Amino acid sequence: MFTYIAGSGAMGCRFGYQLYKADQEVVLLDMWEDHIKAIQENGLKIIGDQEDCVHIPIMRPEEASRKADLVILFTKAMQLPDMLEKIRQVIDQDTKVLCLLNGLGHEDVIKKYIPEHNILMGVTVWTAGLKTPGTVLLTSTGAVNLQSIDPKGESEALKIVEVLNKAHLNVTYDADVLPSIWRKACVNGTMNSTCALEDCTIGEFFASEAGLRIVHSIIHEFVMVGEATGVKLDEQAITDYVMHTSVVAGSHYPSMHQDLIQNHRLTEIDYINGAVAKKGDLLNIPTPYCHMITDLIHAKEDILKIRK
Ligand SMILES: NC(=O)C1=CN([C@@H]2O[C@H](COP(=O)(O)OP(=O)(O)OC[C@H]3O[C@@H](n4cnc5c(N)ncnc54)[C@H](OP(=O)(O)O)[C@@H]3O)[C@@H](O)[C@H]2O)C=CC1
Ligand SMILES: CC(C)(CO)C(=O)C(=O)O
Repeated sequence: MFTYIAGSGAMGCRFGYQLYKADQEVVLLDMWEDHIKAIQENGLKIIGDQEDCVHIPIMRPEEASRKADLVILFTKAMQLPDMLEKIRQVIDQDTKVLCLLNGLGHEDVIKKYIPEHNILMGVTVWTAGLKTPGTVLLTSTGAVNLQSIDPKGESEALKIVEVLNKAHLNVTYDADVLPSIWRKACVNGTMNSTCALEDCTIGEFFASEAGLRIVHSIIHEFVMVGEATGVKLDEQAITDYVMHTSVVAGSHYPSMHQDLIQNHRLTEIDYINGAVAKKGDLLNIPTPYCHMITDLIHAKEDILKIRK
């Protein structure tokens, strides 16, 4: 199965690396020149649980010409439309497109480019970190849940699950993946923006009583809005999951802290708390916490002069 990884930052490199090691034909696509050059000249360096260096092909998306059997999308959410535009030439009527980005609402973007029976939506708890151009930190293990958004695509999706599992990606076909996507969005929605705004680790934020009140209010807003859109969500179970994650990842600065505070890069806020605020408005469900948090993150992006 010939696969492109569309967006080869930290996570794209992880999935590309694991597929490459499982003897799959895989090409990384990215637009960051220094990263492309580093991998083309010195190979993709893996550090962390194991050390390795592989000469995996990487190019800019507009340079790709071979038709893909599978495209795995791993851009940041705001880069998704641009990436889908740039890879039009490698997609034909049989190309499957798997989206594993964090956040909500990506299927609405992807449907503008890809027929529904070829779209797979999923969620992953694998992690990765880009240390320098061409070097990615891989620690610990993870899993993926995915589903074809059109039941007609299920048998083809099961073949993809099989291939990804040859690369030890721990993939499960999920007959109803949306609750898992929303649950992960709740994790990101309670930790990423808050820790970026407070400039603290997850453990520090969750140790604060006031912080916890904010966490519970955000979860409640996500659950109200998710349920109103037809997604089955159990507020207590999600709260337990978020609390458990806050302990496991307690010493971490979430990726939004890394993007905004450490690297002055744009955030995915519009696809996490911002997406819930927007859906809430359309459904007449009040989401004051999600609105406030989204505005505060955007204000910080303005203050740092990184928002156009
Ligand atoms: N990292 C993680 O552990 C996890 C991430 N996710 C999700 O996966 C998706 C991809 O995330 P992730 O792989 O972490 O994203 P990264 O930030 O590592 O990479 C995303 C893109 O950002 C650009 N980029 C990254 N760093 C730099 C830099 N220093 N300078 C210039 N450009 C840079 C590159 O895009 P370009 O080609 O435009 O230059 C790259 O393809 C997101 O939706 C994220 O929320 C999901 C689970 C875990
Ligand atoms: C660490 C964690 C779980 C916090 O939301 C994460 O997914 C991130 O940093 O983006």
